[in-house]
Amino acid sequence: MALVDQEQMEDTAYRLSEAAPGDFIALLKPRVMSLVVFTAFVGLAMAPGVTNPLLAVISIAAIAVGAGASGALNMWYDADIDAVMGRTARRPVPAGRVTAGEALGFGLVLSAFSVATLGLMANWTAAALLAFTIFFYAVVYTMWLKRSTPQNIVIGGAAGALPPVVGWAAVTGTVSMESLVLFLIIFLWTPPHFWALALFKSGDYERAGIPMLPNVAGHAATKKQIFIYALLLAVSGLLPVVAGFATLVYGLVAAVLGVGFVWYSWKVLRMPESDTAMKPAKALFGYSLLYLFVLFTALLVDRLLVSLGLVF
Ligand code: HEM
Ligand SMILES: CC(C)=CCC/C(C)=C/CC/C(C)=C/COP(=O)(O)OP(=O)(O)O
Repeated sequence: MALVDQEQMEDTAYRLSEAAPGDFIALLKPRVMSLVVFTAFVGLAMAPGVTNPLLAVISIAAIAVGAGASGALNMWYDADIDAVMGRTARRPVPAGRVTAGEALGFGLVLSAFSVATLGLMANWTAAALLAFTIFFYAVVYTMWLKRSTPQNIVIGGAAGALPPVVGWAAVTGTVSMESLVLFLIIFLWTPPHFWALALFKSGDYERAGIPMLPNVAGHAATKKQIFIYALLLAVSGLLPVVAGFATLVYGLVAAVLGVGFVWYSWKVLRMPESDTAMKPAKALFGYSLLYLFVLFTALLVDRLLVSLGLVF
């Protein structure tokens, strides 16, 4: 909390605010978490065995609430740095519409509720994985790594990669090679996804004193790292075929998407330092979102085609 007016934070922390319901929804980071929840759903849908549809809905709802809860805990802890970044200054806590105490309480209650629901309704392996994911994002990434190392999002990205593992475990009660392949894809996807944004928002992070790679190692080094991760990601996108849980139909889509990712990253690598508009970095950030959504949709469609006997 070093960068905010400490007195003002203490003053607002424990009184009740006049927040609108929409402010509490905003604490859940709904747009980001929608893709997180979608990847969890794909993990659940790819798992072997017939799932009771009601149990599937409850499991996904519990994961969604847990993901949102971790967003609220992140916004509670990060209120000081969010206040000084243009992109985040209007969030409920730094804008003063929700108190820090309310955000913390909301995040903790929803975390406990989501983990307990998943444990009681599905199984305790999945619940433990959900608890670990929330802990990793809220404590390991937000409280520790984010402010201390430029590798923050590489290591912290493990949290964002876990939801399909949780979804799979909700059905099977186990962690499998297949769900770890899905983990690996998102793990390798996260650095280029985030560093593309960090390139064109590096001023924000500089002001907030956060050691993101572009501020610490410079733009040239970040662009190289993005390109390396893009190559690794393009290859890892093919692993579901190699591991035998997707067909060549998925493989074709993954190959095209992977070439696209490398192409967009190449454009970023070739972007001159003098390019202040940074259109290639903005394009790569947008493409990263499309990539993950379409890749995971392709896995679902591929599985559907196999179950209909249309593809072998
Ligand atoms: C440590 C890992 C990650 C970091 C540091 C990160 C960072 C960010 C940031 C800073 C934004 C801009 C957010 C905003 O201002 O609204 C963003 C957007 C987004 N991220 Fe990530 N992200 C990470 C992982 C993920 C994961 C795992 C997913 C989903 C699987 C994801 C999905 C999204 C989506 C959908 C958006 C766009 C939200 C919008 O429409 O505004 N991110 N990410
Ligand atoms: C099931 C479950 C618990 C899922 C959690 C998944 C997870 C860790 C997603 C991380 C996504 C995210 C918004 C990172 C933002 O980084 P940031 O917090 O540094 O971004 P900001 O500057 O926008 O706050």
